[in-house]
Amino acid sequence: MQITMLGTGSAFAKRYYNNNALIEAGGFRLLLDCGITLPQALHEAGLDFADLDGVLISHIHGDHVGGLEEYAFQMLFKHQRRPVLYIAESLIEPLWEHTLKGGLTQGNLTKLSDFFEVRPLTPGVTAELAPGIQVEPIQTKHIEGKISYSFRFNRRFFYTADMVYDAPLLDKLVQDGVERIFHDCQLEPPGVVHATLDELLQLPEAIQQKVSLMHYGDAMEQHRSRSGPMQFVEQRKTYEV
Ligand SMILES: O=c1ccn([C@@H]2O[C@@H]3COP(=O)(O)O[C@H]3[C@H]2O)c(=O)[nH]1
Ligand SMILES: [Zn+2]
Ligand SMILES: [Zn+2]
Repeated sequence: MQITMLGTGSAFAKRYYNNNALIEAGGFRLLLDCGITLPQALHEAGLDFADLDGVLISHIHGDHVGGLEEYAFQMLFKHQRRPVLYIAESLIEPLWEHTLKGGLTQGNLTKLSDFFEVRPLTPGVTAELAPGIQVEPIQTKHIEGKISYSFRFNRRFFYTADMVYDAPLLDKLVQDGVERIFHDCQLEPPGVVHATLDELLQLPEAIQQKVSLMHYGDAMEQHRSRSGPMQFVEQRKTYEV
């Protein structure tokens, strides 16, 4: 399985696009989150929405779902079909009621399933999205009252949604066979809703070796020299995971 970050930036970054990814295996293309900047980032990667086989959503913040309206409209009006939407059950109602309903509703198109082929996922349960892409949503801590899911792919690759520092979870996942972690990273404290670089530097060395940093701010270059064994994920570079 391969992952290419279409963007690696934080919600407010201007030098990097939103932290959204393209996951590929056996010709299947899965978009992981679809933020405000995704339509432009996808275009610059030489792709069109019609080239995607579906989208997986982590949580409801603009840098993760703000591009879904365009995705739905382009697929409906240009390609006459509904994209596949993989989403944890608990996010279905809030995604429609609190984010998409206002822009998408028209005529007799009044619900999420009018625009997307919704495939609900159950937290803690592994689903096979395509040959070579198994995903388990794991609810992780981000903001009080806001449900957010990170993802374990193929039992060995952990991709964080936005999450606060949670060393016991990372330790448990590594004990359980995770070999590589892509982790969101706030460069300067206080973290509050994201793990900071300083916090991640407190992880045991053996775990840091597995961690790559994403969802970073515009000052990333100034922090390269203090990230220990952890590497910053590069936008548009493809990684085998
Ligand atoms: O209690 C809060 C809620 C939000 N925020 C900011 O808004 C951003 C929303 O997207 P994000 O989750 O990628 O990052 C968040 C933070 O940058 C914050 O600093 N404190
Ligand atoms: Zn975010
Ligand atoms: Zn967030």
